Amino acid sequence: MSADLSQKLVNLTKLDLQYDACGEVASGTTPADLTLYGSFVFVGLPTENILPDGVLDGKPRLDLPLGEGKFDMTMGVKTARAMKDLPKADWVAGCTEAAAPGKPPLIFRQLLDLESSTYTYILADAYTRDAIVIDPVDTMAERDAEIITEMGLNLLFALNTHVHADHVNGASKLRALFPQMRSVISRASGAQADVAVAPGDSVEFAGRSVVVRATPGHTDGCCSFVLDDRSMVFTGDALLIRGCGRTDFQQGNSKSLYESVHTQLFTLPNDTIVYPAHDYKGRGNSTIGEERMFNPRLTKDIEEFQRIMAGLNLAYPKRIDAAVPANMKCGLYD
Ligand SMILES: N[C@@H](CCC(=O)N[C@@H](CSS)C(=O)NCC(=O)O)C(=O)O
Repeated sequence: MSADLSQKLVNLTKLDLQYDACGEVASGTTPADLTLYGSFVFVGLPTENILPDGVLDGKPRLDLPLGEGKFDMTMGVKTARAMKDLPKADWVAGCTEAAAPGKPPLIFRQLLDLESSTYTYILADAYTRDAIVIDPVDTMAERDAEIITEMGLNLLFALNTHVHADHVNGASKLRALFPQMRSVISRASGAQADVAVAPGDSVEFAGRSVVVRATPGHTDGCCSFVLDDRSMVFTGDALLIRGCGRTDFQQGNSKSLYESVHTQLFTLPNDTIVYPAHDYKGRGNSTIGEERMFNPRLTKDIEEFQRIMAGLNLAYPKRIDAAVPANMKCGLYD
């Protein structure tokens, strides 16, 4: 496939942009195989916009923020089959997040396991394709692997925010498919993994990284991962959307959870996006500012919080007896 449709526009002032895509596509390719993508860099503006997926023969309207400055565009066409063959330097496929100043753009995906309401996250350096996965689920490993392969990602690490009680983590299954991948969990968890991390450690994937913060309380080994530019935090079960992880097993401690959230998470910028390990009401993300304002548990004082947590009366997770022992061997069990 020849799909180099790159073009550059500089000093663009009219943002109601239309374009015609053209190029050669391998025979047998159907329109459903094709996705239009592109990246938009405003020189002099603190933003980058990425085209949403579109169709090849469409003329998508781009609603971009107006402003002064140069506008630099690259654009292309990919097929699921041929993406890996495209020259990486010329295109940025799959990006949904702005590049932090001085950092490569980020590929970011939030994936849901409907059975356990668990969110799994894939993050990658869009230029090198080096990638990490956060909180993979064993039963969803094939789905994750398909996305990783299609996107041409090089999976380096499977990070776990903690020893989960409701599902077995996907590290072993993913490692079988991506032998270079290494499992990661906090040293404080006491679990076995390829890499044990401590607060302040960074897990790097080419030009991007996440930094470990200790957020015990739901379990004593819980940690959160803060993206290098602090635009995102992966909070595991410490901070959920308008809630938090339960504290009634696995060395759970409500005082410790309250302190973790207030000292390690609520001190992040208000616009840091919160990506939890679960949501049971279909909400995908929140922000630190929202949770500081609206979280019905964590906005209370510590005594009230402890009373709330002691009175939750939740049923035990159905898979806890199998999940905890398996997750104590994070990625290392058969
Ligand atoms: N019904 C689920 C378990 C639901 C549950 O207990 N969720 C945990 C996180 S997974 S251990 C939790 O902390 N919930 C807090 C809350 O307020 O809901 C199952 O059977 O697996």
